[in-house]
Parts: sequence; structure tokens; C-alpha cells
Amino acid sequence: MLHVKNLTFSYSKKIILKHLNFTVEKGEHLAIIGESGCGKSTLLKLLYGEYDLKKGQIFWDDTEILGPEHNLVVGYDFMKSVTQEFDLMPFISVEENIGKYLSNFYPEEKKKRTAELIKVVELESVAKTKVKLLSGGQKQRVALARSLAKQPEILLLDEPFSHIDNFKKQSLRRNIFSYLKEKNIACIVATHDKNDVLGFADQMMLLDKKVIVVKDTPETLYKDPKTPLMASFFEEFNVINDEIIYAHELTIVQSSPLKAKVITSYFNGRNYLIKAKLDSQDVIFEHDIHLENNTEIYLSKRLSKAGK
Ligand SMILES: Nc1ncnc2c1ncn2[C@@H]1O[C@H](COP(=O)(O)OP(=O)(O)OP(=O)(O)O)[C@@H](O)[C@H]1O
Repeated sequence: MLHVKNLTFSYSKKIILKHLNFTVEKGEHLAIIGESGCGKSTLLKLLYGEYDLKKGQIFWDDTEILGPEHNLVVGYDFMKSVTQEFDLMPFISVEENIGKYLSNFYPEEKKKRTAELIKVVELESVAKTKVKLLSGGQKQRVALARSLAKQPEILLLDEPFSHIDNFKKQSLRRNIFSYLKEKNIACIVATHDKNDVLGFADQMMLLDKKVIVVKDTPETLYKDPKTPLMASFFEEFNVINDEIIYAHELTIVQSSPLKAKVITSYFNGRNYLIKAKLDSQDVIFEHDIHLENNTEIYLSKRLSKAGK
């Protein structure tokens, strides 16, 4: 288990993270979210042992994670990290990069393992291509596969699919995250993308103003986001009479106290996103058809399927 105890960290005098306490079980998937600059990458670097801690401690089971003051080489065998700098070897092939740290003593096993990982990241077609010839997204996939080569116990991922196109993203997420579950590898993912979280993370943790605001399951936080910052991670939303209401939860009714005037309609794929003026505030909601500007409407929170 990863155990973070009372971690506080600053770059020179600027405090970035304050009094963080949390745990991650073996095989568990934790997503770290928060606005740009809130300290997600810094936290991953601390967990990896890239910096020395002045306050607080980090343990993986009984091993304390220590920084460069204590370790000549940063990092531990049981932990791997994939950052935004992929740190690959450009002049050797994809399969050579992935197999680089696997023992040559068992060539058959090395070959099998490399092929298995190439399949997980769907790079079969470029297995023999030199890495310098790959796109950014392909390089990111090589970095992901390489991090899994010597099966770690815990994997730290910083925006792991940021360079990967939408065609590939969803199947890649499914492959990687189910591979980690299958092998009982814990993973901590810093992300801005709800699709990295919903359906995959066991727990998610929101960082804001240096502290952990909330840590819970994605389902609990989606259904009851508590704060606008949390809601904004998931979807477009409104705050009406102090209540957070997602755009898809607002609907047009015959009559209600919420009388509004349409400002504009945006085509949104399966429906339209309508912006309207409600008293002095702008509200946003989903609707099946385009609405003319200035149409007067009445809005209400949609009843859930259970009728609540
Ligand atoms: N090496 C450094 N030296 C000094 N300040 C730094 C350093 N690295 C990051 N910072 C600062 O620490 C804060 C947190 O940065 P960090 O990269 O951890 O945020 P983040 O949440 O990962 O952001 P993003 O989502 O944009 O990647 C920022 O204000 C950043 O400017």
C-alpha cells in the first residue's frame, strides 16, 4: 500500500502542497484532478522520489520513498513513472525500447513479454520502426508499454493519453487500465480528462489551494459534486439557487419559476447546448432541437428516473 503522511512541499519559498494524507491500495486506481498549476505533477514527482521532502513521509509498504539526498539514482524498482517527457531511445526500434530493461538471459520470455505489451498499446504495425520516426502519440504509447515491461507494483502516469488521438484513446484506456487491474498494479493518474477517470478510477482526489478538497469514488462525486470546481471536471453545469445542476439535468417545462430567454444554441452532436438568460445569470442546458434566439422558456430540474 502507498501511504502519504502529512506531506507538505514547496519550491523554494512557494508552498505547493500542504498536509496531504492519503493511501492507495495494491491494484487500486487513483485519479488526481485539479486546475492547471495545482500541483498534480509535483505530487507525482514527490511520490516517485524526485525531490526531497522537508515535511511528511511517503511509504510503499515498509519502504520509505526518499529523494536524491538519499538515493544516487532516483526511483525504486517497484515503481515506474510515465511523464510528459517520454525519455525514449530514438535510434532503436519500438520493440527494442520496450525490451531494453528485460533480461537477455531468457530471450523467448523477453520476446513474448515485449509482444504482449506492444499489443496492449496497439503498436504492432510499428514494432520494428525506429522511435525517432514515430508521432508524439505513438511515442507516448511506447513510453507506457516500456513502463510496464518490468512489471512494477505501482505506476505513476502524468496525463497518459494527452498526445493520443481520439480514435485510439478509448480502446487504449481500456487496454491499459484493464491490464493494470489484471496484474494488480496500483496506478495514480494525474489528468484533466474525465474519460481517464469515469469507468476506470476506483477513487478520485481533487486538489485545490494546496490541499486535498475531496477523495471519493467517481460515481459519488459525479452524482453529488459538492463544489463547482468538482462539477466542472465532469460537465457543463449551472448553479441555480445554490444548487449545482448539470446542463443535461435542466429541461424545458410548461411553466415554472425559472423563466429564461434563449441567447444562443450550439450544435452538440447528439443534441443542442442552449445558452439562456435566467434573471441576471446565464444558464446552459441540453435540448433536442435548435431554439430561436429570444424564445421565452421555463426551466426545471429534470426528474431522475427514480422520480426523485
Ligand atoms: N521545478 C519547479 N520550480 C519551481 N516551481 C515549479 C517547478 N515545477 C512546477 N512549479 C510550480 O508549481 C506549481 C504546480 O505545478 P505542477 O506542474 O505540479 O501543476 P499541475 O497541476 O501538474 O499543472 P498542469 O495541470 O498544468 O500540468 C505551479 O505553480 C508551477 O509553476
